[in-house]
Amino acid sequence: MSRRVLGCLGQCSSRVFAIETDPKVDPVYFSLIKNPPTDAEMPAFQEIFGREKSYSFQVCVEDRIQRALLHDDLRHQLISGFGGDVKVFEMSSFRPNAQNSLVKGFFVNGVCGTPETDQTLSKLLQSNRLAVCTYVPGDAVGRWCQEPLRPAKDGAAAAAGRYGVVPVPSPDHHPSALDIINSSVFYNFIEAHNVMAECAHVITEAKHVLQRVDQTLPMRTTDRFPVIVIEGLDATGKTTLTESLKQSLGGVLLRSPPPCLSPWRACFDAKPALFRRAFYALGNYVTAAHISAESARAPVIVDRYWHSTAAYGIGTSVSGKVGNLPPRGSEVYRWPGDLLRPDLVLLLTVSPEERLRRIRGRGGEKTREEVELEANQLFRSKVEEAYRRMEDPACVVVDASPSAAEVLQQVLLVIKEKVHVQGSL
Ligand SMILES: Nc1ncnc2c1ncn2[C@@H]1O[C@H](COP(=O)(O)OP(=O)(O)OP(=O)(O)O)[C@@H](O)[C@H]1O
Ligand SMILES: Nc1ccn([C@H]2C[C@H](O)[C@@H](COP(=O)(O)O)O2)c(=O)n1
Repeated sequence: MSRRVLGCLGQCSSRVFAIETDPKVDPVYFSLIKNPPTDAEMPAFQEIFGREKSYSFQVCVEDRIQRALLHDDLRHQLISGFGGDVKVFEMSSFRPNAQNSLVKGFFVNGVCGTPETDQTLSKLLQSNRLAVCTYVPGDAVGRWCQEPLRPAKDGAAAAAGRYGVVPVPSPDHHPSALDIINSSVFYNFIEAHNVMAECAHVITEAKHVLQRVDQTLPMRTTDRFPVIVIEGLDATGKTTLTESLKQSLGGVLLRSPPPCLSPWRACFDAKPALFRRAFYALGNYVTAAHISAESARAPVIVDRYWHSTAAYGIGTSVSGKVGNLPPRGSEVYRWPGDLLRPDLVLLLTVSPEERLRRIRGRGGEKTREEVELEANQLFRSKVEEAYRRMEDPACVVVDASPSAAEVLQQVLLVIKEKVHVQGSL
């Protein structure tokens, strides 16, 4: 029997549940499920669905720009509307192992049914752009069911069906990894440009970004001096090293995103991932045009480039543990075919303790993601592991814990060994 899948309850939870629906009612999400739940699996149901009332909410509009904005808005409405005692989890439905089948949403647990929560629910139910379901005990002991809700008279909710909920084995690929390509990471210019163009009617800053991008491109390709990219988590010593390398190699120092996009960076840092990632992706293409021009006359050192955009994008979108990342060799770690490829990419690594010591020593402003990185060792591990899995070019890992002078010497040796452009350095 085919069933719609509701999965991935909670940021770190690997529990996957299937909703037993009639394929004719909902032809979108299917999974083949053979085994009924065992007695041992029942407590998980009780723990998840059995605390007061539970609801799931998903934005169901076709347009991806509206969907991303509404999803963000929904999160705020749920957190403020249901109050502090209620838990709001990230949730998603998906087709196991099917790329781009993921529909993100929220699972809200522990709703007590006060006038305030009833009012929030009633308001959300009025929106024809949301799919709202509740979870109720089934006929047999320990059984749970999903009821899709629709608005009824006086703001009340009415069930529009009832489907059994059963636990199913976790799919081979973590569902959050199904939503990376063209949502969290862009693999060509056109895809990122399209997102920026599509959102320009709601985010006016996008028009300015597009103007800058279109002014800078296309890039020139010439015989060129080597291009060396320095990557790593924040405070691993990239700025310190790139400035020294510039001196030592008599090179030009560039960064991505480039300074010409700086006026709009804070705006996009505060936007949902779709827009944030498109911004950084386009920044790489503008930097590529600058690399192309500058490398005609001197070696170019680049402080962050595409590997940063991809590693942060993947590390943010994949929930839970490092093991949930797509495996080594996955297409998500591939270099975009239309982006200027550097000759060498170095990944600076330091221990978490040393990194924190450096951050504290430095002070200054941090992006939302950097604050999250600092707070969340798990997230940091995922970003670093994603860097390590990048391919063609892969990152050459450098231990950046020694003194700045020692790191520079070590890196100069790696460059001598790896960059085979005779007489250019
Ligand atoms: N090898 C080193 N040993 C000790 N301290 C270092 C070393 N390299 C850099 N630092 C210090 O660590 C702090 C962070 O370094 P830096 O700004 O170069 O890192 P970064 O990777 O560019 O950070 P971000 O990505 O956040 O801009 C600075 O205060 C810097 O002086
Ligand atoms: N090419 C780039 C550069 C940066 N980012 C994102 C990833 C982090 O959120 C943040 C870190 O940048 P920093 O503060 O060190 O300048 O910017 C990216 O996605 N792509």
